[in-house]
Amino acid sequence: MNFDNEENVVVFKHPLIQHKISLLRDKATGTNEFRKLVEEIAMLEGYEALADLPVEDVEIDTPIETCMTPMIAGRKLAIVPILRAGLGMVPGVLSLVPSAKVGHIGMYRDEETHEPVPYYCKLPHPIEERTIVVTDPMLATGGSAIDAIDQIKKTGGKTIKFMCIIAAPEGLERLHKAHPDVQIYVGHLDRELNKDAYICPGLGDAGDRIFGTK
Ligand SMILES: O=P(O)(O)OC[C@H]1O[C@H](OP(=O)(O)OP(=O)(O)O)[C@H](O)[C@@H]1O
Ligand SMILES: O=c1cc[nH]c(=O)[nH]1
Ligand SMILES: [Mg+2]
Repeated sequence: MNFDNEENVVVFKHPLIQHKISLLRDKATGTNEFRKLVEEIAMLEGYEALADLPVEDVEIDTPIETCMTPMIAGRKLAIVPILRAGLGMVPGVLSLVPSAKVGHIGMYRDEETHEPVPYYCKLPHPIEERTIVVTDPMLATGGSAIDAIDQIKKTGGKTIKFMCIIAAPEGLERLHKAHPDVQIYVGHLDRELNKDAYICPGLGDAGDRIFGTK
């Protein structure tokens, strides 16, 4: 599938995002810098992903006069990281929309089957009217993202965006087919998955690199 002109799929080309992703890939990049880079990339991606947030004019008194001026309208934001690695992207999005609510979906990939195993779900209520930004740095087979979005839709979520840093073509295609209504934002589209379902060239295990485990 060619994702260049695919509706609801954005693969970023911005040099700042590409530069920071290259630094993330480097196995010599330590936990502290890795965390900062994930946060910065999430902020840069979030700026673009939130470009269609609805605004409405409100009345504001400036020191000079009263004017009508745009502010983010009604439908507010919820950020929903897929634990653990998705947590690393939350501060970057929160720096743009500090009043956003934050839900959590706990999920890990079984090492043998590569299937997602859900272990936690707490979402802001009511969720129906919110724009929901799901974060996870890695979209590999797509199983975790599809399952997380299934859970969000079951609780009533409608307007959903999925933001990742690196995607494999296999996972991107699978997620897009399973949830064609979800807007997907990808920092970089990598080559392929290996036999262990890791992204190549990728950056290794994002959760371990963010939290310094292993
Ligand atoms: O597209 P998939 O094949 O489902 O793989 C991607 C998932 O794998 C990683 O999580 P992991 O299972 O390592 O959990 P962790 O974040 O707790 O380390 C990653 O953060 C995604 O959630
Ligand atoms: O390459 C991969 C695949 C899944 N999860 C990761 O953290 N990295
Ligand atoms: Mg992990």
